[in-house]
Amino acid sequence: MLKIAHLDLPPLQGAAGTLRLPGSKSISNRLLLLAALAEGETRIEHLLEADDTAVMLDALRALGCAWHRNADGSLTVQGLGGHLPVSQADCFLGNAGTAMRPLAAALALLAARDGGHYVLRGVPRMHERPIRDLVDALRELGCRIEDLGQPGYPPLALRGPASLQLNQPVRVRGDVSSQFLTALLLTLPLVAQQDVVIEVEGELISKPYIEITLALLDRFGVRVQREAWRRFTIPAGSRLRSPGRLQVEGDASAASYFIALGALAATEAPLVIEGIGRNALQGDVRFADAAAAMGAQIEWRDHALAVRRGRWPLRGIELDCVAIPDAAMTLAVMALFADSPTRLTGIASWRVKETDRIAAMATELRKLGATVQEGADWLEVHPLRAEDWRTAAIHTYDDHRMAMCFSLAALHPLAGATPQALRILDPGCVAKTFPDYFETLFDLVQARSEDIPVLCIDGPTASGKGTLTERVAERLGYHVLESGALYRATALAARAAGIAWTDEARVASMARSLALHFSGGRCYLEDEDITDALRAEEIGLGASAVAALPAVRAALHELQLSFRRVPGLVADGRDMGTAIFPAAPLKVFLTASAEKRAERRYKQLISKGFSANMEGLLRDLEARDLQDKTRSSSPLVPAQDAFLLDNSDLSIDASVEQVLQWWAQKQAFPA
Ligand SMILES: O=C(O)C1=C[C@@H](OP(=O)(O)O)[C@@H](O)[C@H](O)C1
Ligand SMILES: C=C(OP(=O)(O)O)C(=O)O
Repeated sequence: MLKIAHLDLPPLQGAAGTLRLPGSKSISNRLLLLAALAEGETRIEHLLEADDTAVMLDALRALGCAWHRNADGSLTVQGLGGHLPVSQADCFLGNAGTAMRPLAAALALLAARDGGHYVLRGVPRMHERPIRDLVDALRELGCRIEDLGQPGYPPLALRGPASLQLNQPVRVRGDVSSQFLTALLLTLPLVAQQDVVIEVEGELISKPYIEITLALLDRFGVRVQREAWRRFTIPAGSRLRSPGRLQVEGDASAASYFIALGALAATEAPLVIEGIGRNALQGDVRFADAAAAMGAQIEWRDHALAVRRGRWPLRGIELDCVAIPDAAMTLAVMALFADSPTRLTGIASWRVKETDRIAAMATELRKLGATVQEGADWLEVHPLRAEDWRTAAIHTYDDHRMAMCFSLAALHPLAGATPQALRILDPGCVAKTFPDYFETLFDLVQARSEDIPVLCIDGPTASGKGTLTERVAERLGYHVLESGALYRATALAARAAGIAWTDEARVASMARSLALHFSGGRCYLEDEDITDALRAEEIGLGASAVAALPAVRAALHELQLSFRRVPGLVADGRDMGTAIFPAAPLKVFLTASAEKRAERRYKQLISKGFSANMEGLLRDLEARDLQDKTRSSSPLVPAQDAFLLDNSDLSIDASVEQVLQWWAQKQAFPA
């Protein structure tokens, strides 16, 4: 997961591959609540792991519900059978509508029936998201609900006991959010000694989410009778009973970004999206039809879909999006790549979600150069002509969908626009529903190698380049190449594969495709942490042996180049800027006085429990420096265009800031 201030996406040219969707947010949070309230134990597979489910799980634990993760990644919830063992709790629900609304109903009803005092709160934006219609319905039933802030918005206090009036239909408005009706449907079975009737007032929006609610209630043994979208009856005697084991579908709203990616960029082979099928429970699978209307070629498979570019440019559409409010945002960005305007209607609810999504979408699309018109409940986006695309720093308003949608704008070269980097501010906001969104995207997209930024950090032994590289890469969300480890890793992998270190052809062919990666100062081969194994004396000997083979040197050159992957690379070594990436946009040559470096090495050795001698270390360092500088092949010298950084008297933080400042000077993002 990226926890950084901004992410610079290089211009993207294509996409292909296969991804597996994270679990559906809407299904995950409903199942968690139902499992907690039901009788019996529920095992949930492929549950979404993200901020929205984390706040639900924390709240359930605070309410006395026990759950645990199993070795296979599934989650087991011990149902409370409708009785909370805890009579007071204060729960923080972040910005999760699917936690706030249903928990408000559950706790209001249980407090009324059994007594108790519960508080629900969230992030500041949650305190601006309406809940009045639900509170009004619950108050009409007799629940005691106190507004702790602005009336009609969280935070709320839910108190009891209070007497519940269930003999009249409960009326709830359905035109602001369907989550109010969902909240009542999920929780009224807790008190359904008699038939409980819910009547919806106003035109119900987001209807497919009610279908999810009804289908999952059915799995828990509650069969709600529905008359059109107006009247719902929970039969007397309904009880929530665990069905035992359940599997969460892939998230259909999250699929929209990849369906769009396929429609825009999968020109050679399709992009395969695993985890949902045509008959998925979630209404957002219909996004695929909207994308097809714009030109995508979609092939449904068992629990997957394959998407590729069809019509190009895309076709503008006019669509009532009231049934697919979340996925519809993706259409607004696809619209830039069309040959006629796209008009999205029925999206009034966008104004009260993670941010005012109509305003946010219009503002950020305009930054890219687009002409956009907006109204209370609609948005019209005009296609961008090749020459009108501008680069921009996109604000994401702490809205996961803004970040995910706008990542698609990095595909502008496909519309003929000049390739430029695109900045996404606060990319970590995707954690609400898809913490690994960007990593998933990076695995699927293609960019021209020269468009992918490389920062080279070269320098002598013990100059601190490894730490600096890690820290800079972490701040930029870039990959790391620690080139010094490659010969050792080759020797280690050859030995593991039973290949003799002298077998030039086989060692070279293996070296070319070594699945190495570096993260947090550690080196991994496939998924195995080989950092310590690389240091073994014997592997050092192997490294010298394989380094003497020209075919292996050539293969490792290629391997180093292959680290240049989206979104960017920070490479540390001795010849990164001079030999491997001579055209890199930023090169840093890091040094420190021999005394300082010897002192650092000394402290490092002592801290690891080795004995060390300062003078000996200094002599060795000086001898090694001389040898490095004077050797004929790739001598250790700064590239001509390298910035020199002497960190003898600089803290690591100061060195990181200096490198980032140099890097910032090379970029141009309008504020
Ligand atoms: O019930 C649900 O799981 C949801 C319903 C929709 O909200 P509205 O009913 O407020 O449109 C949707 O936007 C939200 O992301 C999830
Ligand atoms: C509106 C959304 O979330 P919430 O469940 O918080 O309403 C969303 O995920 O787009």
